[in-house]
Amino acid sequence: MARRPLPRILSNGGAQLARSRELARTAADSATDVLQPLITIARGLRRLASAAGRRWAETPKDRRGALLFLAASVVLVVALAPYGPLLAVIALMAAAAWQGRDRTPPASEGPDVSQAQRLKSLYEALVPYFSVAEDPDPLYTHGGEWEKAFPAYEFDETGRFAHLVIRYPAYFTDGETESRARIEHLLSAKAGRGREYHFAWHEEANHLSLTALSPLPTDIAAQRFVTAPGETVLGFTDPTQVQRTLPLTHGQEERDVPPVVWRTGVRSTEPHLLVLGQPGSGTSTLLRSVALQALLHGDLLIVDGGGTGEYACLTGRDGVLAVECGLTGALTSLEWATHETERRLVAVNQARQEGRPPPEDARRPLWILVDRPSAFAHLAAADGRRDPQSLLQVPLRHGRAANVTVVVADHLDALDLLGDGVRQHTRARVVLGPATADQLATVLGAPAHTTPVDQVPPGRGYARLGAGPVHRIQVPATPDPYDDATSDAHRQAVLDLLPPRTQPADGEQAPPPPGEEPEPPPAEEKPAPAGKETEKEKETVPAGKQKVPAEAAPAPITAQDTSPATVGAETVPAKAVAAESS
Ligand SMILES: Nc1ncnc2c1ncn2[C@@H]1O[C@H](COP(=O)(O)OP(=O)(O)OP(=O)(O)O)[C@@H](O)[C@H]1O
Repeated sequence: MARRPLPRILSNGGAQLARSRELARTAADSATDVLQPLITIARGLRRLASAAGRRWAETPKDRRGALLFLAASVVLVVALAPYGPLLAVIALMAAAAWQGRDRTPPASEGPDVSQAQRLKSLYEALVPYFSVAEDPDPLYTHGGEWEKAFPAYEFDETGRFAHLVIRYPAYFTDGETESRARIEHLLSAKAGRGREYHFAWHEEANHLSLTALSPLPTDIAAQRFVTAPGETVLGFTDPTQVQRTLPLTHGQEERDVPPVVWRTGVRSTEPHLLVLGQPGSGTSTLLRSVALQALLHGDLLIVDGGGTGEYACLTGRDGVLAVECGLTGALTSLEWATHETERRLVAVNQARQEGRPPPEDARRPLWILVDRPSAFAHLAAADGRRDPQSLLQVPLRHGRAANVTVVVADHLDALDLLGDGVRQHTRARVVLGPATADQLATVLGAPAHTTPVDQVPPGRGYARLGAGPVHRIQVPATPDPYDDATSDAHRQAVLDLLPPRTQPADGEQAPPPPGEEPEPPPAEEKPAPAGKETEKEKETVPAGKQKVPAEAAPAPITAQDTSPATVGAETVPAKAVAAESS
């Protein structure tokens, strides 16, 4: 049966409706213009009537008779006088028009005195930067006209700049980072410190836009973000550079916030992440946030050089292969990670050659989170042992194809202690806490277009994914739930996201820390004999490796032992390190 076309109003109804709305708006505007005198007179008559009413109400009752008599006499005289009624109507209309005139004061054009003073002083401050002696017609000159230099400006309610457009002469070297940085530094000082400003240089038009940025929200707690597998939310940013928003819950409230989303996996162009920051700037918090998101679809290995136990909440959780705080454990785990990456690569290549999809145990994402590797570098050098960073080489180089993602966090001043492998292969970068423009440019590979401020809340910084733009970022609050200083709401938010504890093979379970309910073992799971996997472990541990609880396999291991789970001269508790079985 032939389909009948939709009525035109439905097929291109949007355009028609918009046109009709536009027509109606134009007609209304024209009618308002034509009827303006009538509207004014009507408004005036209403005002006169209400004034008369007020007068009548204010007149004492004993004098109302006299007033009425006076009014009646006037009406009579007017009625009897030649042209009296006509003149009276004209006088009434004139009075009404006068009373009905629009009395709203016209919006003041131009800045007030203090705003003009601010603009003038900023102009004067820019003169040395934007003028040369040879310029015959300088845009900037002492005592010159700021109006020509600042074509647009906006002030906030406190009288500080909210937005400013600055013209500059064509010979200004706006392509040079140092020249730009000098101007940005001056402007952020003159426009008021303590706020962040965004600078947009329009080189073609020779003008610069300065915009004061509102602070990023610091109260977003850890939560399940609406993302696809392979996507990790690093933090939240300004809506200017990110089109996407994520629905977030904040207490009872829901709001949409633009996120910085990092994509990992085989198609990622930035498969590994480097986080740097001043001490206390929130790098461990970001790693915890990444860990909680990673555990949704993958397995996790944590190596903590800080050794402050900030990842204790993850120990023994489903999907967490190990949380290592000591040098020996770090070496053991990272050596295993190297072998696991190689095993996955071989499996993936073999599957490709045979025309099969890669096996499941090579596809499940494996995350290696390394916090403060520089601390281990010192220890290893002192001990004459291998730097654990060198064991990251294979996961960093081949991790993308093997679905292995490496995240490294360290202090900003330890950048030189990071190995070439880490620096070359971590194309996703985050800098947290106070940092100079030079430090930002060095780590991110591009200058930030906002001014860094001295006082920043923890978790605030900049992120850049590959060659993309530099984003201002605020990491969601993901504190250590075992830290006493953590607020109850934030602690609970993190506890809610933690996966259940894995049942150890001998059926024992560590007592849950305060604030957490003990988790009953699943009904179908029975304690397995030592050395055997539980059903759950079979599900969560990729084939080819096996979880070895400390109690089940104390495993005294020496440096001569060459199995992947064994490195180092001293005894290594095997803990939950998964060992490659091949
Ligand atoms: N995004 C955030 N929102 C709220 N508070 C945060 C955030 N990030 C960190 N904090 C708080 O700041 C403090 C320091 O955080 P964290 O331990 O993550 O810093 P760090 O950079 O790892 O420090 P260090 O390297 O010295 O261990 C903690 O009290 C933490 O709760």
